[in-house]
Amino acid sequence: MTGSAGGTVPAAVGVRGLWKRFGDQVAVAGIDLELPAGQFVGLVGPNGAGKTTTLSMVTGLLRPDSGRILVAGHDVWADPVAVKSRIGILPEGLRLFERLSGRELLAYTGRLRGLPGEEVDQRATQLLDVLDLAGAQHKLVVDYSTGMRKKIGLATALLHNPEVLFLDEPFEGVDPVSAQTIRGVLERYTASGATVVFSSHVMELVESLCDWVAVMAAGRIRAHGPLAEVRGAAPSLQAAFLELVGAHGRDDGQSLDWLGGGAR
Ligand SMILES: Nc1ncnc2c1ncn2[C@@H]1O[C@H](COP(=O)(O)OP(=O)(O)OP(=O)(O)O)[C@@H](O)[C@H]1O
Repeated sequence: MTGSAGGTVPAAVGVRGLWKRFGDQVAVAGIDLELPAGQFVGLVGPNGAGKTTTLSMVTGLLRPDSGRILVAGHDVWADPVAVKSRIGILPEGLRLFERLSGRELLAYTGRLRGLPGEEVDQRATQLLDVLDLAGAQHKLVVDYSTGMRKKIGLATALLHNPEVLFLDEPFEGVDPVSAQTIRGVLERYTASGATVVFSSHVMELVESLCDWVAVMAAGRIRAHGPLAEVRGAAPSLQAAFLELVGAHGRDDGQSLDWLGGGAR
């Protein structure tokens, strides 16, 4: 791996020949990919494309069948401790310690990350404030709403100031005001040279947030590069995406002639 994406920007993530099968099902079919550092990178694709499987392997949660992965210059499977200290993860279906309060969860995460107690307290207070969770900081996580869970999950992922942040559907269940706040936090974070890699189905969101996108379908990368390049001449990323994943001309419900219309 050269450590560069597009030749100019150093790579935050480099993947070579990555494969994962579940029985007969090929989830990830030998992908090569370099994600540029300091950018907002979107990983998009239809249901079952292999996004979550790819992100799980890249973040050291799922062992690949074959392939090599470098994150922030370190091999994920040969040097997992070096990688884990440099990344933050907000996974899909996030599991949290439900019987801790938001504040306790951050304190616990900070200590696990080896941060001094005072630093953890200070960072936790700031994150809780910015993410509008200060009022709920002493409430148990089990009593948090979906959006609040996303926000406290994001706070735990950011607490140690990682070089690369991986987010699986970070805006799901988050109200527009909180989404704007999260956006601001992430934009500030990437402006300082850090990298955000996030997967989403919401093309408008990807189009408005991302500098760089990779489009995945059926376990392969169909297109990757700066947003404008991937969008090409298409009127929107959504249109380019439908073209790339071969969704044009598909039956979009016309065959369901019994549905609606009052004929019951
Ligand atoms: N643990 C597993 N066991 C068996 N098959 C799996 C497993 N995890 C994923 N798969 C299969 O691998 C393929 C890719 O799944 P994956 O969850 O990575 O897709 P995705 O792009 O994240 O989809 P979505 O957008 O719906 O979340 C799918 O066909 C899925 O059924």
